[in-house]
Amino acid sequence: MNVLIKTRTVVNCLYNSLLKVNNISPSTHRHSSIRQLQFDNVQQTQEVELLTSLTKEVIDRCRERRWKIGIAESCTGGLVSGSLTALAGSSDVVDCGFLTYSNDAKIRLLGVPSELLASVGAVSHEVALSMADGVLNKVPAVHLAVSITGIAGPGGGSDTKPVGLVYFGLACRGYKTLSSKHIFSGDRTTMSVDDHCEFLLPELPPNTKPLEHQVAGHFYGLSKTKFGLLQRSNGDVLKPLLNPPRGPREYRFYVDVFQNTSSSSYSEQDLLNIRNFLPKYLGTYEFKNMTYLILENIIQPFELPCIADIKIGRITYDPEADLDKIERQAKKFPPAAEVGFQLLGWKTYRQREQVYEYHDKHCGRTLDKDELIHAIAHFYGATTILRRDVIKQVLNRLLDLELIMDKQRTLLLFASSLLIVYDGKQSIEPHTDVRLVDFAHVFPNKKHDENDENFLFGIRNYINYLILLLDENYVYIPVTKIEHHPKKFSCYKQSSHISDETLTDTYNSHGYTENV
Ligand SMILES: O=P(O)(O)O[C@@H]1[C@@H](OP(=O)(O)O)[C@H](OP(=O)(O)O)[C@H](O)[C@H](OP(=O)(O)O)[C@H]1OP(=O)(O)O
Ligand SMILES: Nc1ncnc2c1ncn2[C@@H]1O[C@H](COP(=O)(O)OP(=O)(O)O)[C@@H](O)[C@H]1O
Repeated sequence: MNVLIKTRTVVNCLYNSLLKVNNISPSTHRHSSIRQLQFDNVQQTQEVELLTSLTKEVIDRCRERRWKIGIAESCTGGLVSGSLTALAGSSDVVDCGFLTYSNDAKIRLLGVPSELLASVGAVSHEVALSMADGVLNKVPAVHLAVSITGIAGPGGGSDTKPVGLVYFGLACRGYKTLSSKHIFSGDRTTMSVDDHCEFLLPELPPNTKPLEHQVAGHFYGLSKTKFGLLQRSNGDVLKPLLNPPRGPREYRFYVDVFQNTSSSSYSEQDLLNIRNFLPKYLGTYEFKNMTYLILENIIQPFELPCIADIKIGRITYDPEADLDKIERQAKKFPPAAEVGFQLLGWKTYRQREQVYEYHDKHCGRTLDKDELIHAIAHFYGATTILRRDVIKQVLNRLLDLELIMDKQRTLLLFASSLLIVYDGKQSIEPHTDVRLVDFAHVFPNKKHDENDENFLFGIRNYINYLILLLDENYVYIPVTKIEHHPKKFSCYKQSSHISDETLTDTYNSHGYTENV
């Protein structure tokens, strides 16, 4: 097995993980060359150059964050540590390397459970995870740990674990530990790397980065497809089109609303009325076989944006959903049948401590009906001071939207969200915005004499909650599930693209707090 390629892959994993946890855009030029080379058969010299450039990138990124790296190696026998330390000046970043070639060394030095080794074997996802976690457990100074365990050959392979099979582990404090499987094959000069690597990210279009302040939906690098919302340097949002029929449906809807096409299935007046509630549609953009919608960034005018994504509707699947989808959606948040909405994510600014606090859909879905009102109050600042001035403005806008939706007869909005934004900065006049987003499940209403009862039920209920909050007698009761697990970020540096899985994990086990 070509050790150089193995080493590069480890370093590449480290590099991608840094982008993931730091919301850092890679330098596009270098990134594209990395991508290009990644699955090609390349010459050793190119490999060395690539390895050097990746290594430098990793070291530089960690240095920026003042992070220390720890490495746990098995089959590479110290090569990864070697390539990282070969770089002049890496000593302030590389903390330690464990060469744990034998099972016994993995147990002794990294605390890998012997039962685990006995049950799944040293070359496995589980052991890679345990090795990476072991580094963090053993060395408090280390922030980011990578592990590698594999079958180097020429002997030692089997049908289920062939020569060339390698697992990588990647552990970062406060985040879920990930593992990745690679099968390396070929001879020393002709190598192929299978692309089953969780850490590889789609190439970012020039001058873009993952969307700042995103609170729900597909996060870049972390959704199933790894594609997610981005922002351009001028702030415009790029939303990747989901697979058909969803993506094209959403695209069609934006075009109908903003270009008022006569062929539309919806009434022209209905589209015109709702237009004011959508982010402006600014066209499409193509990059590397992906089409993006270009949308107005509605967060941009805010200094300290506090954002909530509220999915509206008792039913969040469309008329074409199959039974599986219906079942999955219905199970996610059973109270939705009663309240008609769900909190998919909210980010709020805590005046006193001057930090952001973020809660995701997993948190939203743990709430019961009685807790919901306090969770909503939490978004409007209840932990410090309930922003009734903000609530009043939001309420007025929601009432306008409700009126439009009550009058219209041609639209059915399934699984769309209200995006509510206000400025966490204390000012004399509250600054707010309310929009609708996510139109992957918009359908024409075949019954022209009916409105969208499913949507109206949800928005009216949310409105009712806001009215309750305006009542002087309302008293905020902290919800343990929310208060005990805050994810806090200092004002401007929210790491906004953390995976659903990662968030669940941090939420459940760590109560992650980061002040970068
Ligand atoms: O559970 P699933 O499989 O229905 O996944 C949902 C997605 O459905 P899909 O897999 O594309 O059919 C679903 O996509 P759609 O909205 O149905 O296009 C959402 O992304 C949903 O996330 P959330 O409930 O909006 O936070 C996704 O839910 P999560 O699994 O992320 O909770
Ligand atoms: N136009 C926009 N401006 C600013 N943020 C946006 C905009 N559209 C979406 N977002 C952010 O992205 C998240 C997901 O958006 P959504 O359209 O629902 O994407 P998805 O289809 O991936 O679920 C929202 O919760 C919000 O945080």
